[in-house]
Amino acid sequence: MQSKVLVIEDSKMAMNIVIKLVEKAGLEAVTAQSLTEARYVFSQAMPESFLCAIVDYNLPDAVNGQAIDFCLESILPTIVVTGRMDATTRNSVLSREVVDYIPKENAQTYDYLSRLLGRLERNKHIGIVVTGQDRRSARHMVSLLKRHNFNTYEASTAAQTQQLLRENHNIKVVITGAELEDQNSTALIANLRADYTKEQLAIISVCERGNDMHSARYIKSGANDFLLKPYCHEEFLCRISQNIELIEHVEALTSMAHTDFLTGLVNRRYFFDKLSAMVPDSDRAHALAMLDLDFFKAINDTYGHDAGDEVLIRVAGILKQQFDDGVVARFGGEEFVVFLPSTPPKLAFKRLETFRRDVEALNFTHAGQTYQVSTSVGLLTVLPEALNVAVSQADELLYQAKKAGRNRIVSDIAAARQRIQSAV
Ligand SMILES: Nc1nc2c(ncn2[C@@H]2O[C@H](COP(=O)(O)OP(=O)(O)OP(=O)(O)O)[C@@H](O)[C@H]2O)c(=O)[nH]1
Repeated sequence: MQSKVLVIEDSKMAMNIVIKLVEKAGLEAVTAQSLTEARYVFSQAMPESFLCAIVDYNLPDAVNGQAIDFCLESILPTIVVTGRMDATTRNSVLSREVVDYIPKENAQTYDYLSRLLGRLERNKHIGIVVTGQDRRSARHMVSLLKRHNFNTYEASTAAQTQQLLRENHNIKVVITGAELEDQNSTALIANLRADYTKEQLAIISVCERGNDMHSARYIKSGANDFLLKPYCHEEFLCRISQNIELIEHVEALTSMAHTDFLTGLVNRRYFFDKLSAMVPDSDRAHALAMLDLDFFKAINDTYGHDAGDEVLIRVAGILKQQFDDGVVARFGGEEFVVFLPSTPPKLAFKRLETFRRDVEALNFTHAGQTYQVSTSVGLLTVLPEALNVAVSQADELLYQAKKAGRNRIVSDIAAARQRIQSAV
């Protein structure tokens, strides 16, 4: 795990701010006040444990950015902080393969550093495809992207681009030049849009400055954004980051809309969305179970709502663990549903019985008192075509389990067997 950040800074005040930002990002700062000290502390540590380095451009024993060179030679993605804002310093910094440079200007720039640290960590899980015939330009972009920890892929044809997307689900961005070997980029953009929405895949077109018509054409064909050549290092990376952040916001909102906040299980809406596409599949024996905790109101009334929440969280934990090959949802209150794909009736029954017993064996304590819970289950092993009908049939079996005394499974297995026998 790359959890350390090498911070080389001689100003105490700046060092304290950076340490706080590093810690806020959940990382550990390894500090040095000079290049000499940095060489020593780095030699004592495991190089693979470092995510990056944050380096002051001007140090007492390295006045012209030599500490940057040390970090780059040590293969550390390097962020430079500098009090100097002149063009010579900026050019000197950006001529090296640094991640970015941050002027020590105000609180906003430190906020930028904080976001950059978070990005470097998250970028490790994001793929970007660079397409186009201009290999020199593509290699330059790949080099910039690699410094930011992105996983990069190169493609010179539309077919390769589409194959990379099919094979690598981490890809969130396609950067496309004007022409590919087998297609022009507007055709590629339009084809990609048929399969991926703007919220799933950002397409950024790179076009020559001075031809405004092109940028408009790309956007109309479905590109999220465009970049005019020649672009500067910072503009390129800011646009990539902004487009990725937008996708991440949408992903976070979608995940919140699908997830039950208390237990982390998916909710009723997502369950129906996901399964409507899967059920029915007449070749396979699926099983669907409705589960409901028994006398749960009494737990809330006796031990309080927080104790009730703890029961829900622990039961959900068992469900996640035992049925991770299926789909488990919290339907509401103390009611859950489990869908087990391709699971024969006897096996489904056995697995739910194990779950029922495991819940029964749980011990909860509140204010020195110990209590237990139990579940009733309605198990459906012959599923009708419509999912909502399957859910209401499983619910009816659950009702029978409650009526028969709770803490048990009632299934359709015997009834289904009888139906088959009388049909023979
Ligand atoms: N702690 C907690 N309680 C909840 C939550 N959602 C619903 N409940 C409570 O769950 C209880 C459900 O009670 P009932 O529907 O009467 O069911 P029961 O007491 O389990 O009785 P049976 O199902 O018939 O065995 C109610 O008291 C709800 O307030 C929640 O998120 N947290």
